[in-house]
Amino acid sequence: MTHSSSPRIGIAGITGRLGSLCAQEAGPLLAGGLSRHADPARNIVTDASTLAQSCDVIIDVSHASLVPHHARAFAEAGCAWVLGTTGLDKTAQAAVNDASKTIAVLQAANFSPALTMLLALARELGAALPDYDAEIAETHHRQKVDAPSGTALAIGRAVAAGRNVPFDQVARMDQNGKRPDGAIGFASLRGGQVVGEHDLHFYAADEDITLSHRALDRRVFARGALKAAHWLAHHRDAGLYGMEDALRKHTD
Ligand SMILES: NC(=O)C1=CN([C@@H]2O[C@H](COP(=O)(O)OP(=O)(O)OC[C@H]3O[C@@H](n4cnc5c(N)ncnc54)[C@H](OP(=O)(O)O)[C@@H]3O)[C@@H](O)[C@H]2O)C=CC1
Ligand SMILES: O=C(O)C1=N[C@H](C(=O)O)C[C@H](O)C1
Repeated sequence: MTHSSSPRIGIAGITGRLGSLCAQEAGPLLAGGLSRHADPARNIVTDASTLAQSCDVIIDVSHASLVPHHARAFAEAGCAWVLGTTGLDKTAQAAVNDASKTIAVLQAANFSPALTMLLALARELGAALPDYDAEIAETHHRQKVDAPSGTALAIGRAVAAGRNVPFDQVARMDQNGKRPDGAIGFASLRGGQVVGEHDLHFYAADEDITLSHRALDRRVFARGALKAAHWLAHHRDAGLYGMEDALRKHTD
């Protein structure tokens, strides 16, 4: 458990599109960063344990392949972990869950406040419209490596939770073949510099409804990540938290 009003913040993936914005938002609280290329002048190191030892909390917006290693390094150092990286496989997610038994971990596929609210609405509509076909469409910039986006998957999980059904049994990533009753479908587009668009559709024979979110500026994620880091670094016990926790309680 950490107690600090001025936490020392590290950024894993500090050279990336989001990591560089997080570093700007952190300002004087930035303690250093993690990259495959060291830069001593900016306190950028290549070793996760070294960074963790000099930080109270690390914002991780790097690459899914690094997650199991980060989980061990941050847990050993007792450093809180804000994890925004998406595209995790089951092994990586298990490593996150394990680390959260030792340190405070806030995992969020999307740090936007409005998108976090959309997840609650998705759950509510999923429960209220159990017979409607749920389809999730997402569009991102051409550099994105994972599909569907982590946010699309989180929206799908929220709908499944509202319906009280196991997500893995109802999720349909493939566009081929008929959609079975109760399916939650996914579709992805990639192109240009689209920051992040998500639409959740519920279709019936005689009506449909859509929840839409557009991220217009990547800074919305960076600001959210900093909010999460402050919330987590202040006084959180070991455990696995979500963005909704940081937003609900950010005034306490
Ligand atoms: N939770 C949220 O709100 C958001 C989450 N994201 C997620 O954050 C992650 C990063 O996104 P983004 O900043 O756009 O990505 P970038 O590719 O721009 O940045 C990722 C950084 O990770 C480092 N890296 C380490 N290992 C690898 C590897 N094997 N392959 C590629 N990069 C590697 C690279 O730095 P170096 O070369 O210096 O090692 C790179 O700059 C993604 O998973 C994305 O989905 C993105 C936006 C919002
Ligand atoms: O890679 C991105 O850019 C984004 N990734 C996150 C995701 O996979 O959901 C969040 C946001 O949509 C931008």
